[in-house]
Amino acid sequence: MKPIVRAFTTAPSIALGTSRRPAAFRCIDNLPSANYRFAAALPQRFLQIRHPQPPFYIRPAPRRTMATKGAGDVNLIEAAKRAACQQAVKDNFSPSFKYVGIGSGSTIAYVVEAIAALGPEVSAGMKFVPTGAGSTKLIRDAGLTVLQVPELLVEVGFAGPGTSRQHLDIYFDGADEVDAELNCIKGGGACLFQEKVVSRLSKKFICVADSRKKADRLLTKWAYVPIEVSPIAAELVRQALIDLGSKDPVIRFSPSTTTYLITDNHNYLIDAPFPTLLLNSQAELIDPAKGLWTPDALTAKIRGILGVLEVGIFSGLTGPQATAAGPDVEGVKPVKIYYGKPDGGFEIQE
Ligand SMILES: O=C[C@H](O)[C@H](O)[C@H](O)COP(=O)(O)O
Repeated sequence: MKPIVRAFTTAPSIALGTSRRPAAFRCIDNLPSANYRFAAALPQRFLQIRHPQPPFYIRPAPRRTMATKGAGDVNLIEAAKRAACQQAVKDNFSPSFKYVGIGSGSTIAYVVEAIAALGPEVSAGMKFVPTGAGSTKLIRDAGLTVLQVPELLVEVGFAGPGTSRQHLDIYFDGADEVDAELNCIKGGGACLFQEKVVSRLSKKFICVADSRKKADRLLTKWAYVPIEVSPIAAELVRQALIDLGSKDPVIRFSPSTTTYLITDNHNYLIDAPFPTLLLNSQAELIDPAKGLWTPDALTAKIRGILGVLEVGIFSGLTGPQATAAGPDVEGVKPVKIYYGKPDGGFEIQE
């Protein structure tokens, strides 16, 4: 055990000037003794806490690998996302719906925009179930009615064992990466647990994304699996992930608050890199010693670690498949993906 504050005086120095700061710092033990400006910005609890080796890691999440180049690219990507979302709403939204799930991120904003554009004559009687603070604001700002999950569950009640839990007519959301069998990675924007709850409560999940998110297998372009964990067990989970073969999992850092990112559910996130995953249809190739996991197998394994609330892999059954299998069966995988393409068009994968 050693006090973390001592680490500020003993470790090799790295640059933490404003220019390099976002990408540079890795581990609190690597902070140079001179960097008291940064140390002073840390909450007292981090400076006083005693911690066994290895120390807490405190650095930004691995970078997304899909950076855009310039304003022109950004405009094209946004136009493509809007086109995909408009088509997704056109194909899948019905005035008969009562409850609609709205996910998180930048792409979903275009779904809300397209629904709001249908006018109050279509949406006034509906309730929109958000997946976090951001989507709550999005729904509200669009003039639509918000219904949080706990209130939804009170409103629909519980009709007893064996009855359906899929109360939402549909759920729209984005993704960070999608494989050839529609399994997704989500949570890059720090929302995943509420998203999984809402997906679980929905009859079907329609995913919207731009075409950079499309991959043959998960963890091809996207670097890590986001995992929501209890803060008290975060280091324990991190060590278990290393045991499982994750290379350098990190507790996600929030540059704006200069401490760990806190989710909407008051937890931490761990971003855990793993080798590119198999498809679920390749289960016979699973080999943990070689780092070969299917999305389902890796999710189940990580979920089993004490302190893990949820894993940002949405795989397994779709909503309709879960309906067919019975009320206790989870179905969180999308039934369809609408990808916006760089030429402004869209592509559907199902
Ligand atoms: O945590 C965030 C959610 O899972 C998002 O749906 C996901 O990160 C995609 O976000 P975006 O639409 O901004 O790419």
